[in-house]
Amino acid sequence: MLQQRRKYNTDKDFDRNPSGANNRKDNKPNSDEQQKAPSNIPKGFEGFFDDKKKKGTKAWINEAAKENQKQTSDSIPKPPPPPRPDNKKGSSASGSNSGGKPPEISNRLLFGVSLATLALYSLASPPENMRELTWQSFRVQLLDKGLVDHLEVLNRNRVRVFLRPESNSLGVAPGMVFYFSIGSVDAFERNLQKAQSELGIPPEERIPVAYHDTISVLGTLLQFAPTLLLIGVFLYLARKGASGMGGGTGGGPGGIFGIGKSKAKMFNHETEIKVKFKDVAGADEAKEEILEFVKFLKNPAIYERLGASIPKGAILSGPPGTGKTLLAKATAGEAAVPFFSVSGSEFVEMFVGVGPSRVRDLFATAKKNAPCIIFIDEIDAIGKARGKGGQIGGNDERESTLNQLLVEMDGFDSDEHVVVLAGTNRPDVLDPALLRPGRFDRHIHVDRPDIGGRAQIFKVHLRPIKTNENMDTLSRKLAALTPGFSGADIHNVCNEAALIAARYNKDEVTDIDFEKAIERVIGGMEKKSRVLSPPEKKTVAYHEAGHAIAGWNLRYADPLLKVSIIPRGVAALGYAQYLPKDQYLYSENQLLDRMCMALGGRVSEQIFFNSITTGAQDDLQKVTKMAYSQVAAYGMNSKVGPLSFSDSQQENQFQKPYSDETASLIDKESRQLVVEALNRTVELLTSKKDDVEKVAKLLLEKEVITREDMEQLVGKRPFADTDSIYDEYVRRKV
Ligand SMILES: Nc1ncnc2c1ncn2[C@@H]1O[C@H](COP(=O)(O)OP(=O)(O)OP(=O)(O)O)[C@@H](O)[C@H]1O
Ligand SMILES: [Zn+2]
Repeated sequence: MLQQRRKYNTDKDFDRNPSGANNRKDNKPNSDEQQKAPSNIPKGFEGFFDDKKKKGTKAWINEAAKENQKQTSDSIPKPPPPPRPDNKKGSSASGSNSGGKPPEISNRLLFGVSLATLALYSLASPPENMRELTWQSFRVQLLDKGLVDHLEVLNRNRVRVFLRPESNSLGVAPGMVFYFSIGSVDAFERNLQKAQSELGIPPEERIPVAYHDTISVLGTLLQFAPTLLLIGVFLYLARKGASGMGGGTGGGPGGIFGIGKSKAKMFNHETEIKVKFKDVAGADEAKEEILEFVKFLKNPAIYERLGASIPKGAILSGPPGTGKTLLAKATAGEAAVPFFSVSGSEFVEMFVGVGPSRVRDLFATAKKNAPCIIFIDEIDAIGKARGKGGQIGGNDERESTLNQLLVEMDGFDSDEHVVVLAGTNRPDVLDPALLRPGRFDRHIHVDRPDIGGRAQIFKVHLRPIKTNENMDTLSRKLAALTPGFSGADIHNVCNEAALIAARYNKDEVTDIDFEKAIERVIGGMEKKSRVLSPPEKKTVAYHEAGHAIAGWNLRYADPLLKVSIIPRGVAALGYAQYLPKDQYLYSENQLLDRMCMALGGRVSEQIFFNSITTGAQDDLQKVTKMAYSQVAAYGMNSKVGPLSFSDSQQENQFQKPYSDETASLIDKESRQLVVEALNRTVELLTSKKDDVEKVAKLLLEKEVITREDMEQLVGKRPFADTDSIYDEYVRRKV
């Protein structure tokens, strides 16, 4: 979630934004769309347009209508005649009343509306110096170069980029306005956070994002303009007696412009869905749970004969890229039924009423193609709990879309043989109504793969890669090197490795290419340009060496894979890569070892330089958190007792569930715990001072050292028994 999210509800509020790098003059209209005199206003209308704009649009429209009726000839330039209406009799709508017959009111109205619509669209027409970006080009050209001051999300589908003042001197043409479109706010926030983490921007310096819905009169009118236009066209067609419109809610080719039609992509099981369960590696539990749907779709009679009603849907939750979409598709592949895939954000458009009608259309089409599977990705885009927080504007549309979804799910019986699967990263925000029996009553969690799962996923994605290595060994080794990676990350690594190999014109992808690819995915692009001063580099080397030697000599520390002092991103100067065990329970001793390892860097700085730097802040935060959790959450402290106040970790600082006395006891005991860990680490590293020195020197020389280097330098790690995972997956490389 973005930390510095600010909400600006009105145009005015936004102008008050002190950090705004926009060079707007104060009383100019807010957005650039409104600043520029539109170029496609009919000739002679410019003055009219300018004049009226100041009075507010509503007034202006009324006046436009009046003006049109009066036809006086004062200072207002004469509008050109409107397009000739189709029906022959009322032809003299605007100009000469000389025809005798008074013009029909409806015609005048029609003209007024057209005029208003035209003008509104002109208002929205982009200025010339506007540049539309893709996310990728935004990232490469602006974000990565540090040119972005802040962002403004407009109506949840477009983002306007505000650049830092100094960007002009860096080659960006002055006055250039950049935009890019987004699929959903959630996805955008995720990408932005990810990008900033990759760049190493610390949380407190993240780029501020403002959220800005057009709720001004103009905005509302702009929102309604297309609807008005549509209604107009609809009525027009209806009056003309358009006969080819049968076929209901757009199941057939009907439906005006297909706007209310669902955007779902249909994949035909015979030709298009090649994915089967065997392509979804790991995720065995999830596959097992979803197997029930496969059986049902394949042979519903077995269930129906016994009177069982099959669940209608399941929510697949889990972090991004863990294969939720893949799993849903594989379910369709296994059951050999069609697959309809749609993203939650695609339902909601700025047009009122489109969302619900798309939902209706989706289910109608699905029923026609039953048995089949509907997959709604990012269901949180429409399925967020209703009526929470007093947001204004636009939400009604999302709510009615959600309501329609609920209605549809209630409305079909399980004997219609449609299964609805939905994917989300945020199951916690979903409206409880969605999860009720008869709707998405199954909840399948797909987590990041463990080391075995990763090895299997590597095997899948290594299949098309040309390499001479043994597949089994390679996947196991790569799995060991990629703790925390999702399936999508792994796919990315394989592809990136092939790209790297291609760059060097190799005939096959080798070990080194994979390692480079992993590094790239882990740390963002190597920032070669960022050079540390020699004393800084030395400090970083001793700091990292301290971590490494501490970990090497602590039984419960995670096995070390690699230490590096090549700076990554903006913030991390050095890093050590460990192989976390797939472990969920920690004993006190294990936690103590972890604290000591985290303190190793700082202690080493203290021993060798007798001073400490700011570089250890992150380590200290980790240690502090661990200490407080042991005392206040895990009940591991004898004085505080076996109590758990894990809520106290959360934001709500004002309602601590314990007395002030307990609070100070918790503080005291936590501090004591850290001090003990610190003393233990000082003792350990003092006794291993020579080893730290050796490692630091080698680091300064090579910048990156591996576990093998460590073994040569200081001997084998004394706890081979606890390192079994590493041994199993890497050492078996025979
Ligand atoms: N278990 C897996 N086995 C093989 N490949 C996987 C697996 N998980 C993910 N992938 C790869 O990652 C890609 C992206 O996965 P997918 O789109 O299914 O993730 P998702 O969980 O739906 O992500 P999001 O939450 O971002 O929509 C897949 O196309 C596939 O290449
Ligand atoms: Zn450190």
